[in-house]
Amino acid sequence: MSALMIRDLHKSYGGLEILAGINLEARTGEFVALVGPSGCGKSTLLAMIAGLETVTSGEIWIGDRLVNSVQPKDRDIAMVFQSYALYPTMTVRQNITFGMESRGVPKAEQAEAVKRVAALLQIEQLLNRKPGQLSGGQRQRVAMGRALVRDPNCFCSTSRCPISTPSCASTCAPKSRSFTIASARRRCTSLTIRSRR
Ligand SMILES: Nc1ncnc2c1ncn2[C@@H]1O[C@H](COP(=O)(O)OP(=O)(O)OP(=O)(O)O)[C@@H](O)[C@H]1O
Repeated sequence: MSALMIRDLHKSYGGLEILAGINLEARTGEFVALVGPSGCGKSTLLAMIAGLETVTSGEIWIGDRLVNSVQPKDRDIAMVFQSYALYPTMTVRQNITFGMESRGVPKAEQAEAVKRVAALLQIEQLLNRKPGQLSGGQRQRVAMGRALVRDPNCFCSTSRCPISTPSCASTCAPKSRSFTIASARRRCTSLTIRSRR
């Protein structure tokens, strides 16, 4: 079974069709990069997968569940926005643990999760800094860390992937919008959405 399956997905804003019949399948552990010109609908597609944008027609399946009408909070999807949306007064560590803290996750478990994502994203040395003391790419990695500690079903990022490996780099354009399905990456596929303008 695919972790994510999209069937004949359409999206229109008013009379303007943005996405016309997207089909996509991704298995657990698979990394998919969406590549296309500015304004062609990459972020819109991710927002529909996350449930932040309505579907005009077509189907989105996560595992064996049709999620078209499922609330975003019930989809188990983590999303990283282009603006990163970090809390400026909190340290990197506090930004990453904020969600776990709110859910009452034990401190030892929080520390273990921070250690895991900080190592993955190579931000161990930045944990006590605040977002204003980071470069753009470092902020992006912190935003990804905050999403990854949730260990979500599906991870969507509307920004360039900063953790790409040499094998990913062969298929992902350097400035592609990308998303990974689960946190373990095994193979890469790229899907190009052509501009309809
Ligand atoms: N709420 C909205 N109402 C009307 N049009 C919208 C809305 N949101 C996005 N659009 C339009 O939909 C199209 C797709 O936008 P989207 O943000 O998905 O593009 P993108 O491929 O992610 O672009 P970029 O690479 O520049 O971030 C654009 O032409 C945009 O202007």
